[in-house]
Amino acid sequence: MSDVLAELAKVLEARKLADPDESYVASLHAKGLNKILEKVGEEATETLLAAKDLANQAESNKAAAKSDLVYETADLWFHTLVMLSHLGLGPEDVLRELARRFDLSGLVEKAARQQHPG
Ligand SMILES: N=c1c2ncn([C@@H]3O[C@H](COP(=O)(O)OP(=O)(O)OP(=O)(O)O)[C@@H](O)[C@H]3O)c2ncn1[C@@H]1O[C@H](COP(=O)(O)O)[C@@H](O)[C@H]1O
Repeated sequence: MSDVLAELAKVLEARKLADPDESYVASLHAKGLNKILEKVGEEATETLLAAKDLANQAESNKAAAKSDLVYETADLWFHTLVMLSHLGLGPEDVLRELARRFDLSGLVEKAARQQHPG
């Protein structure tokens, strides 16, 4: 797993026991799953707006919009990691699933899913 994701996962685990007044992550856990999901939804919306904005910029003007999209995607990844952590999962679980899909064409995988739904 990427060092950054592994390190962040450790910090997120530790923050489950932290004081909500001193830790943003602990404050999200204290507010509960619905608040965490609300943040994931907000960050997903901000990410897609940033992607559309980047696509609409002239070539000479894309640098700032690229930075914005990276920033929003980091917020989205971060909040999805908090969601996974809240539910007893971590980035290693998602990376394992992505690794399992190596060499599996997305179209072949989709056809297999349609033959065996669920
Ligand atoms: N990577 C992040 C990270 N990315 C984004 N954020 C926070 O996520 C929030 C999202 O931004 P918003 O503008 O939507 O937040 P807001 O308006 O304050 O939030 P709401 O009032 O809407 O809930 C901001 O407060 C950001 O600071 C993060 N907070 C923490 N981390 C990591 O988590 C670690 C633990 O953080 P603490 O728990 O705060 O110590 C940190 O050391 C970082 O490594």
